Amino acid sequence: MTSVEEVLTSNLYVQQTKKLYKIGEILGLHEDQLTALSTPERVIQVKIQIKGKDGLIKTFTGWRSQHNSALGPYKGGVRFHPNVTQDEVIALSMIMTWKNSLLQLPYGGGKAGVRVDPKSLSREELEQLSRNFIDAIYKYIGSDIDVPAPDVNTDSQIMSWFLDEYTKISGKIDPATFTGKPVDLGGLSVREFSTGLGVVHTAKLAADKFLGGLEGRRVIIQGFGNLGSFAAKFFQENGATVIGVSDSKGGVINPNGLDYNKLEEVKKTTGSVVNYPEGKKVTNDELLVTETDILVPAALENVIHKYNAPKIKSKLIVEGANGPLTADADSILKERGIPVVPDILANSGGVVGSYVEWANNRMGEIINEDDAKKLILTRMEKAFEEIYKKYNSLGDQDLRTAAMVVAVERVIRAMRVRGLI
Ligand SMILES: NC(=O)C1=CN([C@@H]2O[C@H](COP(=O)(O)OP(=O)(O)OC[C@H]3O[C@@H](n4cnc5c(N)ncnc54)[C@H](OP(=O)(O)O)[C@@H]3O)[C@@H](O)[C@H]2O)C=CC1
Ligand SMILES: O=C(O)CCC(=O)C(=O)O
Repeated sequence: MTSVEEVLTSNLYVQQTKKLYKIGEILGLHEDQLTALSTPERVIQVKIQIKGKDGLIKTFTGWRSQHNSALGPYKGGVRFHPNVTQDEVIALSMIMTWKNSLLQLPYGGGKAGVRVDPKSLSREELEQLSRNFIDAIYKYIGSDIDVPAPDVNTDSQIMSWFLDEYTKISGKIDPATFTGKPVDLGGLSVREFSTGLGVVHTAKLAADKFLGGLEGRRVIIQGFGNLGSFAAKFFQENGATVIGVSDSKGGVINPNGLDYNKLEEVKKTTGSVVNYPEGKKVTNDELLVTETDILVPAALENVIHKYNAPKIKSKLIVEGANGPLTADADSILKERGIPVVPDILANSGGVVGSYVEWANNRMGEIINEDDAKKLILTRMEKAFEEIYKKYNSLGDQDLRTAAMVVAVERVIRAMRVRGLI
């Protein structure tokens, strides 16, 4: 196998299990306990069919993985992507278990994926696909069972179709079954940008500890979707200089800085940030190894691995995406003294925003947008402090290890009192 093939086929579930086993060693967990922690409670595979605009039936496969419910109902997003696999969805649901535990949310971990290229569908086809996915999984979800939300290639419009379909089939009016909804359906406008806001907030907390502050720092962001674009906005507003961005078509670098509003305009009008007029066009591989102060992978998993980790020229990495670093990359970056703010903290602004929306729906809409924003940032600051304390007390370990120790211990305590571990 060539190095490129090895990276392309590296499996997120294997990577996440390796990271969990490392925590097992530190906590002195038995093999049986690690199996109990890594095995999903239920994985639902469904066949989704839609009638295409050409009159032909198109068939897709989707999964919802319900990883662990020791701390509460399963919670996590729904991804539409042509490369989604069952293993990937299980791994992403396991990440959600640790993330929700770390942030002390009353949730377990879940995630869904549908293997589809949504860009190849018309709006009508996308609506059919979204509704038919809910038809297939509705028995297994609910505001106190499993609460889906947006992830890659899904947004508030798709949550609206989900909710409408769920209401029709179940006969229940329960908007807290989904989060990331539009404001008109009980959503919070904060949720749309809360993941990006949280990434920049944790980057600031980490930059204060490791770089002497965020202001004036150079930032590179891979991915310019929900997370990447809002992260670019908030970095700029916090006095950092975004010098590189990318999307699936490639990237652009300008050491003098890229303007957020102009990036948005270019993305909207041309379909890709690669067409930003002032700057050097780069591939995604080149972007990741360009010299900068802060690197934010905010697209897909396994992009920093044993082959490019030795070449990274960033002083701090903030994981916007879920699982962007392999276990090998973790070891290499730790050896090189480059701190990595782990996904389960860095991108948790999304799920904390979802939690506020869910709680608001259940309590009768009593939280306003300002309070919601404060709650998200305060909750993340608390988790950051807890991780930093653990990081200092563990000795020679990285921030991910500290975060996972805190998160896994909390899940173990809940499983233990239930007699599950
Ligand atoms: N949305 C949320 O609330 C949360 C998201 N996350 C995680 O953040 C990451 C991004 O999610 P989100 O922003 O929502 O997703 P989006 O679908 O909104 O955006 C994804 C971005 O990644 C780009 N991309 C896709 N493939 C590649 C590639 N091979 N190389 C470079 N860029 C690529 C896309 O490019 P293009 O624009 O060309 O399609 C797009 O800009 C995921 O890992 C997700 O799980 C984590 C927590 C919450
Ligand atoms: O908002 C949510 O419920 C989950 C978002 C998500 O999928 C994630 O944090 O990876």
